[in-house]
Amino acid sequence: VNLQTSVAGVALSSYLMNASGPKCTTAEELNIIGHSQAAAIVTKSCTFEARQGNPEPRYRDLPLGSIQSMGLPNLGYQAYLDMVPSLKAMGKPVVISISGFSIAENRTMVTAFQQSDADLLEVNFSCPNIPGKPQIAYDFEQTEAALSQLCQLGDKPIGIKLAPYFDMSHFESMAAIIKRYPVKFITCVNSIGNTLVIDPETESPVIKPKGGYGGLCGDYIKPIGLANVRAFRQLLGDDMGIIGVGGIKTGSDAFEYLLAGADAVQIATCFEKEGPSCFQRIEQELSDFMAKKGYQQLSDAKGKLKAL
Ligand SMILES: C=Cc1c(C(=O)O)[nH]c(=O)[nH]c1=O
Repeated sequence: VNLQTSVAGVALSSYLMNASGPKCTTAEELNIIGHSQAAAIVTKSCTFEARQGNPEPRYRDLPLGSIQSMGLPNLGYQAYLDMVPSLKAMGKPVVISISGFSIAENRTMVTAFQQSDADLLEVNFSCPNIPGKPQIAYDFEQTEAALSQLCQLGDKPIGIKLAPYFDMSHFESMAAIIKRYPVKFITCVNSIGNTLVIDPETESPVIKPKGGYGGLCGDYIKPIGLANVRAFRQLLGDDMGIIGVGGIKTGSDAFEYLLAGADAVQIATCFEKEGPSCFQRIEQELSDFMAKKGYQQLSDAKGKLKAL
């Protein structure tokens, strides 16, 4: 089955890539992604200065995924700017994730990457793990203010990484704002922020930052990711690039996101746990799954979730 696709006019050799977050902070980690079957190289969200991130333990594997409050550890945006040429040399699109602490910081970083050879800029509006910093995506006025400053800084497509929404009125409010700006793609969803996992033996949380509150990832959040992709596809129409993420670990998971309307998908927790072989495995499973149903290409099934 032909799994070629595109997001915001950038051609992708297949439907799957890594998600910003796991195993994409250092040049070595990004090289591994570049040499894997992943269709693009997506970087860890970068900040103006390098960061150590939150105190440990800040990550915990769970039976159906993980909880983490990494606190945006990264090398600082200049380091990723410097890496772009070597990442591009691996022959696949480079997606830079940007997560500044203010509109001014995001403006500076977006402007810098607009002058680089990066292909897509994914501005993260949804980091849930910085103590005292609310997620921009949950503040519609902040979102509007940010988009008014970040979308006209160059001709590289700008996308936003969204937090999960849980109310139809929020899907509608967010879609109305997005439609007012030249946002070329959205990535749905980030982890579910501020969840709490307790260990009844130690009678304490399983991670240290923020009293144990962290982002929930993996199987737990697939139904939320699917709902967000479907809602925004219906509200934003076919021209918006939509990247689905959340709980994908098999070909049929990826197919579910296709039915919901995703143009491409990102793999986070499964990549964290399984390593780079997950991309080839899931891609093969998706191809086999679609072939069995008689589909030849992604557009045969994209957005075609049937009514019951
Ligand atoms: C960019 C910071 C993020 C982090 C983090 O670095 O803690 N974790 C998430 O689940 N989502 C994020 O967006």
